[in-house]
Amino acid sequence: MKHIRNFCIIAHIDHGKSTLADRLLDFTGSVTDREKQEQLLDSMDLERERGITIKSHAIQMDYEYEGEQYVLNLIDTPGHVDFSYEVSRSIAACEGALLVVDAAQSIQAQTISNLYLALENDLEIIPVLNKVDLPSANPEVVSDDIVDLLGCEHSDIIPASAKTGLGIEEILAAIITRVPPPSGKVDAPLRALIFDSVYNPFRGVETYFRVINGSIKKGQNIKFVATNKNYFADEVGTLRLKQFPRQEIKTGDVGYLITGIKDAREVKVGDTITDAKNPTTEAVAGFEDVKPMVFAGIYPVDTEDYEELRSSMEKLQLNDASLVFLPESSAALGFGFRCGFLGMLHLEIIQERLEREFDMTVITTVPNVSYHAYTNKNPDERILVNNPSDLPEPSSLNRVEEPYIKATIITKADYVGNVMSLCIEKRGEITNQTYLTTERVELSFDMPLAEIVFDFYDRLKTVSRGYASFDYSPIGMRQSKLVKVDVLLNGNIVDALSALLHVDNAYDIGKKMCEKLKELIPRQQFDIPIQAAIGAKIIARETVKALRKDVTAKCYGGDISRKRKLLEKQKKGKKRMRQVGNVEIPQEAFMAVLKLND
Ligand SMILES: Nc1nc2c(ncn2[C@@H]2O[C@H](COP(=O)(O)OP(=O)(O)OP(=O)(O)O)[C@@H](O)[C@H]2O)c(=O)[nH]1
Repeated sequence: MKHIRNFCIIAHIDHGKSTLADRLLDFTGSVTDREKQEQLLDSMDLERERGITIKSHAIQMDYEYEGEQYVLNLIDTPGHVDFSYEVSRSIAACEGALLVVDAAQSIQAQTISNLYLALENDLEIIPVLNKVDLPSANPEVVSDDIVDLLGCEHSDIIPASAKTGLGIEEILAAIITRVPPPSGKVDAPLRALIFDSVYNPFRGVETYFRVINGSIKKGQNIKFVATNKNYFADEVGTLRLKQFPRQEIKTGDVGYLITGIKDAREVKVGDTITDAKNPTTEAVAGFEDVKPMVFAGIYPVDTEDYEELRSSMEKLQLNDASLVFLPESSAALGFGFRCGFLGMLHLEIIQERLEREFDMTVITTVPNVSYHAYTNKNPDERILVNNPSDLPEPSSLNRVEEPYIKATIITKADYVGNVMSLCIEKRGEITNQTYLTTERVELSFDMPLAEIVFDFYDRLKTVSRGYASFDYSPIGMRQSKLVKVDVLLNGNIVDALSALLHVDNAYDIGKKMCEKLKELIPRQQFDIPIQAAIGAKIIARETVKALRKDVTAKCYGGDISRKRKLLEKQKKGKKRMRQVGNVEIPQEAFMAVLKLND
């Protein structure tokens, strides 16, 4: 144990976490040339393309320091707020953290929120000033910012460049000398924290764990505490670039476990592994069932593909336990699923994976957050509203609650006014304003989550000219005034376009939705009225004008078989259109409410 160090890297997006990890692996000889690839740790294609570490992994390095051999376990943390619970569990598996700060960008919102998580877990923090090679780097000023934030000495900060390799040796030395070795009871019953899991289609779910007390052996009968299920440890081992099976993983160390579990939902991040016969009395603190934050309907473009979509979703769920779904039906879209996601990025990822891995073309409806509704009849009985159609009739509605978040925004002093107006427009209440330096300000707001789901990120970027970073964490439910806004096309309600909105926004958004739909819906041979309504009350109207006759005339004529061929050809291009009544609606229309300001 004396020679083990468990650490993670925390940083704001793009400050160089993955590049630094690669450099550490290089320097310790943990990768051969053949295995060298950019951003080794990001193994999913999607991750690589987006440049975001979505799933956390762990990797072990050997390193000799002052004549002694050390084992360094680097636990990777996801870089996006949608996955913040996973970040917190990865951090809980470590004793130390490299806090990477970009020498040109300085401290950003995610730097701070991750730092708080690390401090809550009593991690030793090693500040690293990265990208000092950049001409735009401002090492003195950024070092002052770090000293102010951490209350450390200037000499504690390691100047580095993950690009040139500067400072890498110092970082490794700091990990060994400054991060404490793990402490744990070797003789106590097994107690290990699950900080991640990865689905492997051939071997089942691989569970990544950190042993806190005792040890885990190949062939051992083990139990997962939260799910209360027993398993047989088919294989345990350490994680290098490949897996190395071992007989035993001991106190303080990190490893993987294979039990033949085929469903990702059985392995819960944050759960405790213990011995089945001699269980620990204490589970690792901090276990939470992750709850989806954003809901949307997913429908097949072709109604016949419903069963195929179901089986694709089931397969996706096997390797992404945070995806939840229930069947639902819509008059406009037919049969589909109401799905729960961790956030908007997660939604996009699922949609993309359905298309790439399962070759499905899907329509996604306007996302909403999860509300709590109470009726006059049963004012104490909570009704979960994950779908606009679940909202009880206004006359029977007692009250509605919506999820709130604490938003942290760091921006330049010049943009404070703009950022504040935006947040207030988004129903935010300012709770704190701190000048980190004379130039940089940290603002905190309590805000409804629903306001973030729509165009918040983009607006924030615009009003701050890109000089604002943003992070959030949930703070519970608060009472709200919610209405259901319906959209009528040609006089018919299109249920898949309904949205749950705060009453103060309803008129404005209803109007913008009509305007946007007018742009998106192709002209047809007749006028198409587009209306927004709250109950029976029309709050906005636009019209898609009919095409002139002579233009359409050309589309017709010719014999039937030729026409059918033409239709087949067009089908591909038309795939994302939906016929509702006699109106054709393109896929973008169903998401239009998200892009009202484009
Ligand atoms: N000049 C310079 N560029 C660097 C350095 N470190 C990283 N970069 C570049 O900065 C960009 C972001 O680096 P990443 O390592 O992907 O950042 P990250 O923090 O892992 O980003 P996420 O995975 O998105 O959170 C990449 O284009 C890197 O090549 C450095 O020390 N100097």
